[in-house]
Amino acid sequence: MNVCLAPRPVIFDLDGTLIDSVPDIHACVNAVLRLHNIRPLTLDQVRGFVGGGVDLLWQKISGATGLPREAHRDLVASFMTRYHGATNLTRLYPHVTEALGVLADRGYPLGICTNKPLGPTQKVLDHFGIAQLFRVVIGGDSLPQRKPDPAPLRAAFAALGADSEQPRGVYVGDSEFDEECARNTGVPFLLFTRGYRKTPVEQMTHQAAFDDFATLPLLVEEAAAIA
Ligand SMILES: O=C(O)COP(=O)(O)O
Ligand SMILES: [Mg+2]
Repeated sequence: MNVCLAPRPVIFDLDGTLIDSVPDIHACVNAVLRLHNIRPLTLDQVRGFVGGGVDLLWQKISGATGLPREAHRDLVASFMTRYHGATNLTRLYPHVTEALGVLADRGYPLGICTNKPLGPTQKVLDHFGIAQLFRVVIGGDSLPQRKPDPAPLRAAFAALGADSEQPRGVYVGDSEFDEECARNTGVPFLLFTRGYRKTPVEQMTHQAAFDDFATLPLLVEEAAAIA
């Protein structure tokens, strides 16, 4: 009997995985700090704070700059008005569009699970003309939980028809948050090494690591075979 299995879902992280967005995040952060007469942060500092969503970003910024805890809500609100359409300095990593196209053509259901809020996520996907490739997009404010909690990733898999408790498929991301989330969800993790991780690649758990999206379709095929 010839059994033909449908390709399993492939879910992607966004910041530091499909897009290099830190230059825009950095510019928005410094615009807010300027209003409070705080010295600008460097690109490296801001890159080191990205990964856990906007709330954690501003907790880390406040810790580094001494901004008072009471200012948190206003800082986040002021940041979000700037962040919403901030795409000018953001770039897709090389070969991302081609790799997504290949996977979509091969029938893999594609999704996004990011800690970036949904508004800026949808804006940037539209900006790069790739929004229509994803059948589900879960943002950092879509659920009460955020990565590394498995709930958002489970929700993304469930929306693509996978079992929500024991999904089969692959997660592709760049950070420790993604690594832990994949582990908590029980799916293989493909690590993009040019993103915002702080831990050496060899100290992270992954099914495979890659630095060029041209190699991703083959890695997905291999990982999906065991997922
Ligand atoms: O916005 C963040 O802090 C991280 O976003 P990501 O989950 O797409 O890496
Ligand atoms: Mg990321």
